[in-house]
Amino acid sequence: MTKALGPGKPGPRASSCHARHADIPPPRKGRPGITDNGPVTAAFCPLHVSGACRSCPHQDSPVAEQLAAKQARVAATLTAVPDDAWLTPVPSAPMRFRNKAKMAVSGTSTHPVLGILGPDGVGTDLRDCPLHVEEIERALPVLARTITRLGLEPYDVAGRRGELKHLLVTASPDGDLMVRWVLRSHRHLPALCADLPRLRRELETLAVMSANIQPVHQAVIEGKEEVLLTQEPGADHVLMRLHLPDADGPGRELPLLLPTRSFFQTNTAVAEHLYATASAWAGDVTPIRAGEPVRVWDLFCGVGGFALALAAAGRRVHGVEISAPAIEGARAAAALMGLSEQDVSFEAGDARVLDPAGAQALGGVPDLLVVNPPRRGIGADLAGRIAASGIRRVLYSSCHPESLARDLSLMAPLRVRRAQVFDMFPHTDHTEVLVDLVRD
Ligand SMILES: C[S@@+](CC[C@H](N)C(=O)[O-])C[C@H]1O[C@@H](n2cnc3c(N)ncnc32)[C@H](O)[C@@H]1O
Repeated sequence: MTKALGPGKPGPRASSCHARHADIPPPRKGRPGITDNGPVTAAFCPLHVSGACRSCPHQDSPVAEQLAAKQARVAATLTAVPDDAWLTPVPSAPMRFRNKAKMAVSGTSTHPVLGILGPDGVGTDLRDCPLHVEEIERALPVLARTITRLGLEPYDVAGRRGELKHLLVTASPDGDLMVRWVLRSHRHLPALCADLPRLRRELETLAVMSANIQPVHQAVIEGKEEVLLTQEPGADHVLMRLHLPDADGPGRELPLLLPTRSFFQTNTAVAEHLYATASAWAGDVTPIRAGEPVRVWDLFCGVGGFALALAAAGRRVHGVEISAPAIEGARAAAALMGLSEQDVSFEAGDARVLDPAGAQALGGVPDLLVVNPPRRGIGADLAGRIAASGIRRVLYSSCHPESLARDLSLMAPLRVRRAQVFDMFPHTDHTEVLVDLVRD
């Protein structure tokens, strides 16, 4: 449920928000890539060194060593991948790669703490976390001052008092910001609305602001209700303008649209490599019926990263995703790219119940299936149907090698031809893996 609320007057960014989508301006120069901000050879974060934050357990090791260890761990987990199928891992910049900050808010409205909560309920302030892109680092102190100005009392978990639970801030590659206030109730919405013009003067690239209402006392960060505070046309999503690299050419643009409450890969530069690699690997897929376009399904498609990269390269793609806002974003991005419903279609629904062999309305078994599920994987039922469907190629992108290993064991007719680690989450044990499966 997304409602609009606010003073009803378009703010100063109204026309520019709208214009960005009609004609896309050239990309910002100097945006960070996967090898930018240099090799890091020792821990660089004072909170890691002091032990106050344990989010980056491997920060003491040089990034090349971390990645080699990660590759070895993933290879040991994925026994279905032959040794010679592994390609060189794709590294990440060691710092300034995170496009999203998920800050638990604690302390008081006069002295808010933006960061993580310890088991004792005491917060550690991470507003200077060097993993965040610079736009986020610049925005967090401004948002902390807004908390004080408006008297937004942080939620006290133990006492079950207070209003402000989390601040969720996303920065686009062009520096546009999406700010979401996770609140216990509607109480402070009028004050946030009234303050919006001032906040926009202080945060000039603020494109989207919303309140997420999370009334229940639960560990779940977000609630079901989202109230949009920026109301002008186009101010309900940010343009995530990706640039897909190409080994032989200048690369190409992939303009994705991110509404509130939608998943987006947190490491923009590594996501660009992931989508570009999937698109390149799909290059040798041939259609079952000669002369027809290659037909692709992208399951768990989010806002359409894989689907739109493949559709832009001439494949006919159908994306399925459970989040209706994400599907709206994917459809709008397709229109922005000039792709028709025939080129790429999207459906809000449960991908786990689909049967690639039974979808006659979509032209029967697709030539290529892309799956990128949440951590728990695609599950035994969908894996079994894929195995039985006769589908000849599958690209499986996973953020959890353990569930990928289990799913691969259930799709035995499909053999791993190649696999690659993408260091989406440096300094941690987490990783993204893309595997290319073929039916012998
Ligand atoms: C790891 S994200 C991948 C999104 C997208 N492929 C991308 O690259 O941004 C997994 C996605 O699966 C969606 N999802 C979760 N359960 C689902 C289900 N049962 N059916 C369809 N989509 C689901 C989530 O909303 C999320 O967008």
